[in-house]
Amino acid sequence: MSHAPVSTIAALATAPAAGAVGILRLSGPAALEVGRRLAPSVPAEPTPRHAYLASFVDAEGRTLDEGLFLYFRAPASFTGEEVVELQAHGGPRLLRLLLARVLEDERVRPARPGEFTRRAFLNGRMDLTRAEAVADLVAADSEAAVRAAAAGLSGVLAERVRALEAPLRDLHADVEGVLNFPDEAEGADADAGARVAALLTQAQGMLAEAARGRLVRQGARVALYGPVNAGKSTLFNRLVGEARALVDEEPGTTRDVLEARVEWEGLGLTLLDTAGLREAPGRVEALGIARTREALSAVDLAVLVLPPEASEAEAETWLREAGATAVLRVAGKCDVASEAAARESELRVSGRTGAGVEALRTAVLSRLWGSGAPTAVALVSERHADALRRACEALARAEAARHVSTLEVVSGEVGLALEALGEVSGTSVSEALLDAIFQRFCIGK
Ligand SMILES: Nc1nc2c(c(=O)[nH]1)N(C=O)[C@@H](CNc1ccc(C(=O)N[C@@H](CCC(=O)O)C(=O)O)cc1)CN2
Ligand SMILES: Nc1nc2c(ncn2[C@@H]2O[C@H](COP(=O)(O)OP(=O)(O)OP(=O)(O)O)[C@@H](O)[C@H]2O)c(=O)[nH]1
Ligand SMILES: [Mg+2]
Repeated sequence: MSHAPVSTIAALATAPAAGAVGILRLSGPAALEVGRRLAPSVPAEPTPRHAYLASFVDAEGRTLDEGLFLYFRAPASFTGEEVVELQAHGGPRLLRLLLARVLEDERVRPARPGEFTRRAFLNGRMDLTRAEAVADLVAADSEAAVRAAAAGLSGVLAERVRALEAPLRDLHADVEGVLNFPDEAEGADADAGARVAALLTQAQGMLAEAARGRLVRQGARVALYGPVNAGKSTLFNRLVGEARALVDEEPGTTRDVLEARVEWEGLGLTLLDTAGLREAPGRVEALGIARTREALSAVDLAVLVLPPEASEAEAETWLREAGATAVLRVAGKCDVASEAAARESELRVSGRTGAGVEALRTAVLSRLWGSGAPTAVALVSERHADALRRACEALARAEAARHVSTLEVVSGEVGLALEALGEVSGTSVSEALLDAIFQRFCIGK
């Protein structure tokens, strides 16, 4: 197999907008030479990680900017390759001039999305879960998401996958040994059934965290719903902290579904205010009601807001309206409701006065999250969950095969589980899968 020479890649590492500082990053064998063309005052053998103050010049030697030059000597860099950074003033046009200059060199080409991180992965600087955590960190839009991604970056998930992969690999080797060298390896498969069962439990435990991972990564979706005029929009505004939704005494005020993003206890949430439900509405309002039903089916939690006059029979009807979605029921307008009217243990809130709103926030969080802090989790992504699911299925088949099939079948299933797990860590991963993963990174990452 012949290898094309490794190209040197270049991209802006900072957002393409005006900022205090903008960074042009180069990675690959020609990084230092090409970088020094723009910064000729930097010595030919610069001290790694030393920040040189240098003039960045155009082809005629005229100064374009004065900035910092950083050199990372391979393999002690983010990518494991030679890396040079030009830290310039953050003018978008200036940065494009600098980028264009380094691209004039035929050894340099623009980096594809995620290519710096991809090289870090391919050069063994990090496993796949850590590479993905880099993208998670950039995309994180709540404190919980930041902390979970940071845990991933520090290798928490990688460690747990390794703790599953290593014993699975040992098991596979033992079973294969018995198959191939029945005399020498005799008995090495004696406890195979118990080992498969233990690994299956472990894998299922990780798989079970995928739902929480999604909740942290994307944030939860929570809809307020209920009869018209119950005070949903008033409560929505109170929860969001600003007058986002129109409020009026006219029943049927809200027509479209309104969304607002909030962060409670570090967890990101999208709150939805919906059109109140009632029989025989006007045409436009009926469209709104259809949207409410659609929204209700797609949220993590529905908060049913009931007006003080709602009967228990009506409440039952509204509860059914949410279908399979979990419902948290609250008694609204508690400032004008008589205490006796409310059911015991029912949350009583008033959007108008703010009474009970803190308790509602707490109740929503605990319904979504159960016990424990949202930060105490490594992000198991959909991709990881898919691979873990396949690993679990293979292990379950291996367990069943212990009793009814040959050892070959058991070994085959354990091998499949190993392969599926390898997709999580990156030990067995196809070019196509890597393409799919790094596609979602931004250019320059
Ligand atoms: N200016 C700048 N800031 C940045 C980055 C960058 O590339 N440039 N990063 C990029 O995303 C992140 C930092 N990540 C980095 C990770 C590893 C190494 C590195 O040089 N690793 C070597 C040496 C380790 C050591 O000395 O402890 C190694 O792993 O061998 C550098 C940056 C965030 N901040
Ligand atoms: N006393 C009292 N009145 C409230 C409270 N919340 C809302 N209201 C009043 O009830 C009426 C309806 O309020 P909205 O918030 O628009 O009710 P809604 O459930 O969004 O109504 P629709 O969008 O029509 O379904 C308005 O006149 C509000 O001022 C409350 O907590 N206490
Ligand atoms: Mg409303």
